[in-house]
Amino acid sequence: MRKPPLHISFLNSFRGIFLMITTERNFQIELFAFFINLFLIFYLQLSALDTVFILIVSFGVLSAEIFNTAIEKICDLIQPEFDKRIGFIKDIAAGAVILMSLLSIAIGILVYWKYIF
Ligand SMILES: Nc1ncnc2c1ncn2[C@@H]1O[C@H](COP(=O)(O)OP(=O)(O)OP(=O)(O)O)[C@@H](O)[C@H]1O
Repeated sequence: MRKPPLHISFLNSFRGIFLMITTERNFQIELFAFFINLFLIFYLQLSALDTVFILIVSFGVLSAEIFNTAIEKICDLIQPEFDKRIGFIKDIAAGAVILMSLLSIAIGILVYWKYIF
């Protein structure tokens, strides 16, 4: 298959994010949390370093969710029937999202508590 031009590849990537926003409930919740963080960054006037921490973990959660969804879609494509191996793959992919979410909660507490208390 011929490679598309660079600007088409970019457009496809953004279409992927748009698809996540319009179809994936977990992604919508995580995006909502990201916008709350964005608000808090400005409202609490976070330092540059703290802002970087919050942005890294926020985008980390969103990216983990995208990879998790991609793995789920591939699983559903190759095996639509019940299969223990598919269950295992989907569970460990979801585990990555949980790990990243736990990290983001820990970082969120460590960063925000200085500004709130
Ligand atoms: N084909 C299958 N065979 C066996 N177990 C499955 C299968 N499909 C889903 N599961 C089980 O159901 C769980 C939920 O899978 P599903 O595809 O519905 O994802 P989801 O509800 O979108 O999950 P997430 O919240 O992680 O996005 C999986 O983690 C797995 O344990």
